[in-house]
Amino acid sequence: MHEALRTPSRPRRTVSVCLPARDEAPTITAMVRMCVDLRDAGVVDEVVVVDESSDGTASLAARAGARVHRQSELMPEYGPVAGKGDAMWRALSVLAGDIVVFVDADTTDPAPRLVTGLLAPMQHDARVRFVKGRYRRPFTGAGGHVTPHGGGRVTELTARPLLRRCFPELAAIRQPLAGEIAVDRDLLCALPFHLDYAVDVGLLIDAWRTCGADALAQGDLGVRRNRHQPLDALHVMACAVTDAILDRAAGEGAAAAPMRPPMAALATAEVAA
Ligand SMILES: O=c1ccn([C@@H]2O[C@H](COP(=O)(O)OP(=O)(O)O[C@H]3O[C@H](CO)[C@@H](O)[C@H](O)[C@H]3O)[C@@H](O)[C@H]2O)c(=O)[nH]1
Ligand SMILES: O=C(O)[C@H](O)COP(=O)(O)O
Repeated sequence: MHEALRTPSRPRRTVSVCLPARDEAPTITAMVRMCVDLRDAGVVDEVVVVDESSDGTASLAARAGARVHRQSELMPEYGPVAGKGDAMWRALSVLAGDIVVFVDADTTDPAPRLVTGLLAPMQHDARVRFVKGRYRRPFTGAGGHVTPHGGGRVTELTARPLLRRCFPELAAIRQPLAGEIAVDRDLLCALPFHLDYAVDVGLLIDAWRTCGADALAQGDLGVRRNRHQPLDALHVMACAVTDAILDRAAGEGAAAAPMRPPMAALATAEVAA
């Protein structure tokens, strides 16, 4: 455990790092090694990959030192895994840390800052319970041409304009769709999860509504390069993000899209049964 995660007023807080992965063989080894080095240095306590791949990602991750779970084998009673958000939700059932860090598995040049930059705001301010990664996103186009600030098309053209309009208090969040987050486990278990790519903006708005602005922070992760999805896939993502934001703007927490309930509600239901 990193010394800075201890404060005189707070007991030791453990950290789980979790990478949801679907066919990330080209990048998973370097990503896991970076996280495992942090584990060996005592900065984090466990490195877990939740995987649903057919390209050998799972065995590469295990070889690099991660504990690997197959997404579809986590909470199988909920049926087939419906997307990234569903995988994150099911992952909570096997993550032990007091703080849960999610990072995407497709970053092409992983640096420790990807994780330490998320933990830093919690170290500096005990009120912080939800940290969003903030970074510059280059866009690598056809032929390898790089536009230094060109990445994040759904972020810039859908998520940020809608947040600015519907939730102006969140307009300053630079990367509202970032998959890189560090969150108090208790908070994460109290929030519902979208099943798909809407999960990240949904958690952001719900964390802010639950805890207020003082509990939110952005962690400076530098530059992040990743694989780009084609426009038709981003159309689907943009629709999911639009629905998640507008559903919340329309009614007090009302969400039309299917969501997993707060993990903590399951525990309560089991006790009641
Ligand atoms: O069904 C899925 C889809 C993705 N992933 C993994 O989730 C991570 C992020 O997915 P990716 O397809 O790389 O997302 P992007 O296209 O880069 O989308 C960005 O924007 C999304 C919308 O907010 C976020 O959910 C993502 O984390 C963020 O990286 C990667 O490790 C994927 O392998 C899964 O495990 N299951
Ligand atoms: O976050 C986003 O906006 C999407 O993941 C798209 O990112 P890209 O434009 O860098 O591919």
